[in-house]
Amino acid sequence: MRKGLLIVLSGPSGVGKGTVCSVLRQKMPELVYSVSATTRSPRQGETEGLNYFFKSKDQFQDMIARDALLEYAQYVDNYYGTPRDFVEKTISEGKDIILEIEVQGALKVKEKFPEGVFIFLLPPSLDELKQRITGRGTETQAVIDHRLTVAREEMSLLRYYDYAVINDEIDAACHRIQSIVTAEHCRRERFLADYAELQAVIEKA
Ligand SMILES: Nc1ncnc2c1ncn2[C@@H]1O[C@H](COP(=O)(O)OP(=O)(O)OP(=O)(O)O)[C@@H](O)[C@H]1O
Ligand SMILES: Nc1nc2c(ncn2[C@@H]2O[C@H](COP(=O)(O)O)[C@@H](O)[C@H]2O)c(=O)[nH]1
Repeated sequence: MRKGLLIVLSGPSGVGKGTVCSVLRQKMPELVYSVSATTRSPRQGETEGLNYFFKSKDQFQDMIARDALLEYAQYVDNYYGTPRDFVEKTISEGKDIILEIEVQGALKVKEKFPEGVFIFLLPPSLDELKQRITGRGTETQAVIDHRLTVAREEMSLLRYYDYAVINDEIDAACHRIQSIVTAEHCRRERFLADYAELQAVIEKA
């Protein structure tokens, strides 16, 4: 069976990854969403198993020791990681999966899955990024400042990604990501065309 696409969506805190992903999930119900593990405390309205698997530090370290994480990273004051089995099972069933993760983790995924599709979500400006993360109202000013400092480092690693998508408007950003996914499927068809008749023509050329 053909493997599904492993899509990684990164970008600085507050750029709108979570917002874009939740709209994408409505527009592309066939796209599977990877739920991460984290040591961060739940925000108001967040649900165990839906937004994150919330873990203690000991539980998270146990996941690392069991090699249960495809990647993990320490981001600001907490650990975040992608459960391995779910990702591997999903792509082996031919389904596309999206990981919404920060840059250090994304680069680790790239080492293991260079065939993945790496998308960086950018803000229209740094001022807008500050307004979004502040306006969300979920972090203290100290954490916001730390996240904005990390954001500058993260944006300097944009060159390792396959695509940059500016999140100016949510629907427009989603449309760009949908176009990338469609294009990546078409790109893979070059290698996967499995109609004997077509293959014979392609090989002769
Ligand atoms: N295109 C947009 N235009 C205006 N506001 C937006 C847009 N996209 C997201 N937002 C708003 O920006 C804030 C941050 O968005 P969101 O929580 O999705 O960011 P994030 O990248 O997932 O952040 P984090 O990495 O910290 O989890 C939210 O209040 C959201 O409503
Ligand atoms: N390396 C990983 N980064 C992850 C994962 N899950 C989420 N994240 C990223 O962490 C920051 C902070 O998230 P927040 O929910 O506390 O705002 C953000 O950039 C997320 O994308 C993961 O499994 N691995």
